[in-house]
Amino acid sequence: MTKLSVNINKIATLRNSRGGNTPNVVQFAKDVQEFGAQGVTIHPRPDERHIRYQDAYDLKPIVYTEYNIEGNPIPKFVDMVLDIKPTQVTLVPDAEDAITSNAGWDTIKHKDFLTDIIKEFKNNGIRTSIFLDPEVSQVDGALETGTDRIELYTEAFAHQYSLGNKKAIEPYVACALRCNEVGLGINAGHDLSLENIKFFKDNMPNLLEVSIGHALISESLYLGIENVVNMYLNKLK
Ligand SMILES: CC(=O)[C@@H](O)[C@H](O)COP(=O)(O)O
Ligand SMILES: NCC(=O)COP(=O)(O)O
Repeated sequence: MTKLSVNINKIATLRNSRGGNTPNVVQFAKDVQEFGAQGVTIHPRPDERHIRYQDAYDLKPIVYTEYNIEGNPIPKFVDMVLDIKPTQVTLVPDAEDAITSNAGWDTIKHKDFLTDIIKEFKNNGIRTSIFLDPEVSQVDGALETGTDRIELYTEAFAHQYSLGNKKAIEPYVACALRCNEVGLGINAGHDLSLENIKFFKDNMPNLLEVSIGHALISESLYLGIENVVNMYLNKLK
């Protein structure tokens, strides 16, 4: 079985656009778990443009499934994760000004840095995952760092799949096979959606977890809008 961790960054984006507390990210996290999601993912960014560091603390007592905190391990982020002790930390090499995550780690170049930081998280009982482009050499590099898992960056797959190119799964399968061989856990995320998730899951041996946010929230709007428009119409009769 592959676990679904719902990324709630977009709920915070919407909340922040008005300055109040609607929609409420804590309530939303409670609800997605109630509806069956097996995890909650957040990705606080240094400018706190969506999830804020305070949200990470507020979510801690209510996330009873897997709590996954993603981000670039700058000192402020590392301190927060060590303080909160989520189920999993996913290390992502984001540039400060990136609109969204746009690349995985170079695990060979950053081996020493990653090894040290992973050791610290693991010593504190936090499972670790490293965000990676789908390259077997990067999986081998990740193994050297002592990480528990890797998260495959699925933007390239999602884009190619939307153009009809199913072969785009191949580098991901090659990485999954290597992970299975060497005992690394496999997560995946970025631009996964109702359109591509089944094909991805069916082709990836031992895919442990996917984190999905942007498409899942957009799809919730599309699939919920008819109901809500009708609820308003009923009240306006
Ligand atoms: C790590 C990753 O793939 C991202 O998808 C991320 O967690 C989403 O971040 P944004 O919500 O800031 O785009
Ligand atoms: N790790 C990926 C993630 O949390 C969600 O990415 P996206 O679905 O918002 O692209």
